[in-house]
Parts: sequence; C-alpha cells; structure tokens
Amino acid sequence: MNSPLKQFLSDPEILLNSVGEGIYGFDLEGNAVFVNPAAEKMTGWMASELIGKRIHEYHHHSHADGSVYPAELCKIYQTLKDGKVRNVKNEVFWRKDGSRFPVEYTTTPIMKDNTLIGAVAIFRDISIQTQTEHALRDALTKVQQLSEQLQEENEYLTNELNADWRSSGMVGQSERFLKVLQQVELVSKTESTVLIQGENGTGKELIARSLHRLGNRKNQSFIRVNCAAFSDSLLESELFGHEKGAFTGAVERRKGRFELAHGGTLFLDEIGELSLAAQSKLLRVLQESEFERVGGQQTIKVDIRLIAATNRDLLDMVGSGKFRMDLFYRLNVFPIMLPPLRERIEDIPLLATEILALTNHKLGTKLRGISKSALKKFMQYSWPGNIRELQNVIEREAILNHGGILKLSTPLLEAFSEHVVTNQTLDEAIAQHIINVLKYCDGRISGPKGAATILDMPESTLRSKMKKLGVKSRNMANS
Ligand SMILES: Nc1ncnc2c1ncn2[C@@H]1O[C@H](COP(=O)(O)OP(=O)(O)OP(=O)(O)O)[C@@H](O)[C@H]1O
Repeated sequence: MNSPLKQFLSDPEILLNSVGEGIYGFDLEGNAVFVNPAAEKMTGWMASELIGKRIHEYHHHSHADGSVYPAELCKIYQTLKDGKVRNVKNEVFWRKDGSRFPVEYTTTPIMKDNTLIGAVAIFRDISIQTQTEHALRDALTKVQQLSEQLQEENEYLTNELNADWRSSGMVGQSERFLKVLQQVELVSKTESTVLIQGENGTGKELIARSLHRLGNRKNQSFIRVNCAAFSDSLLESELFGHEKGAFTGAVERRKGRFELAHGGTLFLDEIGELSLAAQSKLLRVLQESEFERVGGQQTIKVDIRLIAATNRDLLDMVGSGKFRMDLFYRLNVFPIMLPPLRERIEDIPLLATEILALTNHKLGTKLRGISKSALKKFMQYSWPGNIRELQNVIEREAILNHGGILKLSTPLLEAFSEHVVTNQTLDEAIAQHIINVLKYCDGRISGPKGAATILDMPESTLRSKMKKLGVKSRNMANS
C-alpha cells in the first residue's frame, strides 16, 4: 500500500525535520551539512547561517565555565576521526544570543561503502531535567537536615508537658517523684507540720510552696524564713518581731514572720542550721502556740501551718546532740524525702526540657531542644547540685549556643569543679580544695557527710590544717 503517510515516512528529510531533538549533520571537516528546525529553535542559529561552516565555532566553542573548548577535543570531531559512536553528558551548547544550555548528545558516524563520510549529532536541551535534578538534590539535603534535627529534638520538645505540673513548676515522671507528689497532695489538705528533707537544689522550697498552694490556706500568706541567714539574736527578732527600743537599731515596732504568717503558712528553710539556743526558743513557741516580741510583754497567739526543710540529716544531728530530739519529732510529723536528681535520672529529659523553655523565656533565646548527646551526658552525670545545677548548666549552654539545638560545650565535671590554675602554691591549692569540699558539705567538718570524712583525715588534723592555711568554715560552730 502506498499511503501518503508511508510516503511521508520514507522521506528522511521530512522525518529529521519533525523530531523534537536537535540534529546536526557534519562532513569530514566538521562543516554543517544539515541543521533541523529543532536545532535552530534550541540554539537560535538558523540553518542558513551554519551550513558549510564549522559548527563547533558557533555553539560549542567554550565549556560551561567559559574556558575554551578546542575543536580537536570535541567528541563530535573525534567521531569524525575514528568513526566511533559517543554518548556525551555534562556539556553545554551556546545560543546565538550568548546564553548556554546543558545538553546531552549522541554523535554517530555516517558510513558509505565502508568509508566514513561524516557524522550526525543528535542533541537534547536538558535544562529542565538539570533543574529538576538540582531541586531534588536540594530537597533531599533539606529532608536529611530536617530528619537529623527531628531526631535530635526527639520527644524532648518543650510543649509536651503535663499542664498540671507545668502550673506548679514541678516536673517529673519517675516513680519516686510521683510518690512525692502524691504525698504532697495528701498532706496539703491537712494542717499537719511537714518536714521536707533533701539535698541542695532538689526542690524543697518548690514543694513547700505547692503544699501551701494546694491547701486550705492558699489565699493567705506564705512566709519563708531562711534560718541560715540570721545570727541567733537577729533570728529571734526576725521570727517573733520586736518592740521599739528593744535593742540598738530597733527604732520602730516590727512584726515578726510568725505574725506575718498568721492564718497562712510559715516555711522555715534550712532548719538544720539553727543553733541549739534558737531551737529551744522555737520549740517553746511551737508547743505553746504563743510568743512575745523581743522586748515586749504582750503574748501573741498565732494560727500558722508550719513547714520546715533541711538538707541535713536531722536524725543524724539528733544522734550527735546537735539537734533537739523533741523539736525533731515536733517537726517530723509528716516527713517528705526528696530524692537527689541522680536517683531519678529518668526525670532528667523532662526537667531539662522544662528548664530550657524557662531559660528561653528568661534570656530571650530560641533553642528548640536539647541534643541527644547532651541529654545522654546529663543522664550520666551525678548532679551534686541537683536541679539548680542543671538549671545553671542549661543557662550557661543557652548563652554559649546561639540557637537551634542545645549542645554541651563544656564537660560537666569540669563545669562543676573550679578551673585549673597554674599560679598557685601547693598550700594555696590545698586550701582551695578544702574550701571546695567545705562548700560541698555546707561547712560541715565532722560526721559521715563532713569534710574530714570526704578528705579521709581525722577531724583534728583537718581543723589544724585549716587553721594553718587560714581556711574558715562558716559553720564551724555547728560542725
Ligand atoms: N520538680 C521540679 N521541676 C522543675 N523544677 C524544679 C523542680 N524541683 C525544683 N525545681 C527548680 O529547681 C530549683 C531549686 O529548687 P528549690 O529552691 O526548691 O530547691 P531547694 O531544695 O529548696 O534548694 P536549697 O536547699 O538549695 O535551698 C528551683 O529553681 C526550682 O524551681
């Protein structure tokens, strides 16, 4: 059948003119003998401008970076020399207007009677393909970055916390911590005296405030007294007030904290620091529920709920005669023991995340989470300063990290210990070490948790060393 379509298809020129790929025909010198319309469209060079000319000089003269592309290195010319087929990628063709486009081309030899007579190059503009490839590669990189970031943030992002705990400021999910919360909830509804014991920074004050907030006195005052902050005589007037002229400097009558707490809660913090004399006074007031202001005659009765806290082992102090047993039992009606952070490491991720959110708020930083490796180190560290130390570390790192995810820039132990100094004599270094250990022991020298035990030396030796080196313990009298 001799259909018009068959006729059409049997005319090679018509066929070459109708394909989408650009097609160039070359003679053995590299001169153009054929240029199809698709090639004209892609390069802007018309067939009439190229026929009989060395096409390389028009559209293939330079590489993408602008460096010269010599004709003898051109793959099309090489095919014209050796008659081999070549598939070429990663090259560009130049348009008449001076712009360029990425191409992929095949160069095929033309043989006649086993003799090479020229070559054909078929090329495609692969700009869109290249753009898509770049876009895909960018997207992949971004996806990878995001997934790394998400992995880091993991479940420790800030807004996942239980709303109730957030409002109390208390965070934790360990069995031991939840037990404490349960005790707080139970005892808060009563009027019983509570004794909170726990190391420094474990959250004793926060628990005391929660007890008040959850109790019947929540609309009355919560008054805190730091017993370690006053000398004996000052403490008396601080707690019970004084009359005008009761002592030098008492220019006015002043109410004490017991009176101020009337109807509400009185929180006696650091109760283990009270001297024996102060303990006796306090005991009398607690027994009788009444007192007189310093320098006053009038008996004052108050209605308070008492909460006391200490980082000391009060029972141990009772044993060594440093804390009155009767006062201990009066305070220890409902004991709450706060576990140190190292004994509830499963709470560290939640705590750290909550602290990070508070730190972001405080410093105006925008850290999104804590890196997995930092968290791992947090969970391996012993936290002698407990939650307060964790707060300090996070705040310091938030300042050092500029954004993104918080990473640990300083090893934790190094952060806690003093910096290494090289301009100290041995005696100065020994003195510094004793001071550090005393700080750690709250000034206590004797006893199982005292500095002498930690330093593994008899108490008397430590005292004489301190005297020789001029080291003073703020609580020497108590220790
Ligand atoms: N469960 C908790 N969740 C979140 N933050 C807590 C928690 N417990 C304590 N904190 C925070 O840790 C810090 C130390 O807590 P707090 O002052 O109550 O400890 P403390 O035991 O009274 O310390 P110290 O004995 O040194 O006075 C506070 O900033 C407090 O808000």
